[in-house]
Amino acid sequence: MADARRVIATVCLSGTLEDKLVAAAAAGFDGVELFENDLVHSAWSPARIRRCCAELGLDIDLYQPFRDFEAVPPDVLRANLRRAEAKFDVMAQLGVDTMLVCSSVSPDAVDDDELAAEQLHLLAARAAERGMRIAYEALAWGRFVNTYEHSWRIVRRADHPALGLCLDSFHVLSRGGDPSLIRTIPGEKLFFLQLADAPKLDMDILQWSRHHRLFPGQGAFDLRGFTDAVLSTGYAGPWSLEVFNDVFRQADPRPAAVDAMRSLLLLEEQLGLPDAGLAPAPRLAGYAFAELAADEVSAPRLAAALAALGFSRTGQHRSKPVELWEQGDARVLLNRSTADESGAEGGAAIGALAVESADPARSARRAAAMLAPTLPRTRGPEETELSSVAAPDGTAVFFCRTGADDTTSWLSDFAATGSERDPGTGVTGVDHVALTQPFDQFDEAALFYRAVVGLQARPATEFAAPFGMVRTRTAADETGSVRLALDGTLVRRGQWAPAVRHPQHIALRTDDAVATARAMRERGAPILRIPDNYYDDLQARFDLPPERAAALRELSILYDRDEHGEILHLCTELLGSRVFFEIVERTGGYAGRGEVNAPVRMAAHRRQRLANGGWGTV
Ligand SMILES: O=C(O)c1ccc(O)c(O)c1
Ligand SMILES: [Mg+2]
Repeated sequence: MADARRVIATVCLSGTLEDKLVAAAAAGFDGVELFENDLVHSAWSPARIRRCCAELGLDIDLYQPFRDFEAVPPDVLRANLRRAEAKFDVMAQLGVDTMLVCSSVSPDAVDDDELAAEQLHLLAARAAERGMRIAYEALAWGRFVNTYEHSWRIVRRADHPALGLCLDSFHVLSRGGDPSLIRTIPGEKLFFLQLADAPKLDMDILQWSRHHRLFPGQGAFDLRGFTDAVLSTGYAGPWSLEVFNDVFRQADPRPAAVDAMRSLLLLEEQLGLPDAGLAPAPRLAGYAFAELAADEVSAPRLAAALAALGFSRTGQHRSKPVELWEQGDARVLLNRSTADESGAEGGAAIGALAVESADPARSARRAAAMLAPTLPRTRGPEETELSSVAAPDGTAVFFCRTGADDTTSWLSDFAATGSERDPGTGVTGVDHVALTQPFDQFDEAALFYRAVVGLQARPATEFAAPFGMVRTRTAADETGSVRLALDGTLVRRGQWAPAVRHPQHIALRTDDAVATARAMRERGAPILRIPDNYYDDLQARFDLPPERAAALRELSILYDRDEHGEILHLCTELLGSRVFFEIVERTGGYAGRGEVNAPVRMAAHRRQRLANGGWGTV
């Protein structure tokens, strides 16, 4: 099945039909499911749409939806057949041979499988006269037919060669259906396969389906198990994405179509289908570096903060205004040539992440195969060939091998400063990097880091923060050496809430948060002050030994505990518009990142901004 046709429903994408077709073709799809509304709203004739698709290299694999057809009284049937004939005329002009009929939700329908089968047989016979066929789909909210098992019973009973099933993963998995029975259906009776993922939500299924579907790999469904069952039937038809999603419906269709294609490539890889020239993701071994982009206002502040946190400026890039700062295995690049958005506080952002890859060249090949945009790079003479790709929010992602000999290691691009190494404050490395995602790119980003970098994502969680609900998703490689946190708002952020304009942070690891915090404080590091109310509540919840409780309070250390262990963490103030550092001690395999403490941290950052006279003085 290496040559499955990759198809996308026009309903997945934003814009007019023309926008959608161009985006689908550019992302490499072989065909589209044409949604009736996209056709009806288009000024192009069906013949012109057909020509346009042909020019773009797209087939039209399905016409849909045809609703409320089966199990109706004779007069309604007559009207439905007339309606169907009109659609067959359109399909003939479009050059499409399969029409999707979804199970009825009509009050006219009756609960009578015999009648449904008879009428679908009639419809299939009419379709067959024109060389067309009918794919019958059980909507999860169909009035009488709402499981694939039921639709299959009816299709079997109707027994017409031009009548088969459309299986849609959403309708099966949203109801907790058992996909293993799919294995008993003959492949030639499966006419069409629609794939959609979704987050786990306990809500009305129709609303869930119409607003929250996701591309495979972005949600919580077992698409792999589902597709595996479908493949076992010998199904050889298209793999079509059918995703109704409020965000994708209003996002730029070009990256959305690429995101969609990436989801299929990842699914194919998970199923072990040989295709797409995909090199498996090489093993990762931690962060090589994180790069901060700073301007002339924020750079001195960041440099001073790094020094106070115990970092040493160990290197200077040979051709660019970039400094290397190190402590333990933590490496931070301070790039003084690029500013984020400026302001009184200065612009600062995490511009790049670099992960240690066992095979950087293979990582880069895989990233390209996973459609990650390659970033242009200016390279000085004798500098290392370091290529990077752009994550959806523009963050550059590098694949490096720091330990390689000097000609291939990025470190050789830096001249040693030769200054004496600071003994430090106990920071041993990078624990994680947290990136706040633009609202429209949250799900795309999670899939990007899975597919392109090879991280595994954990399910999203959410919490209430001072400026709105926040959802967060962590991703890590198999060994937990590269941890990434993605945060985003649950609804698009409005004008209010300036104090949390996409902050990002680098979390540093220590084995002793109390000692590290004390050392940093002695050096005048800008540690974020946490109010007493937090510690009163902490004590009520955890009943910590008095000495420990006092140390946390004194040093503004945040605390949490799970069934595995504890986390002690503290943060710096915001350094420039949107960057801060966190210092993290984990004990006993604590799995999270202290998300429960994010709201108190956000409120404290807000107070800091107001005190510093930064923007957001509402
Ligand atoms: O939401 C719907 O009505 C709808 C229509 C057609 C489909 O294929 C589907 O899965 C859902
Ligand atoms: Mg469907």
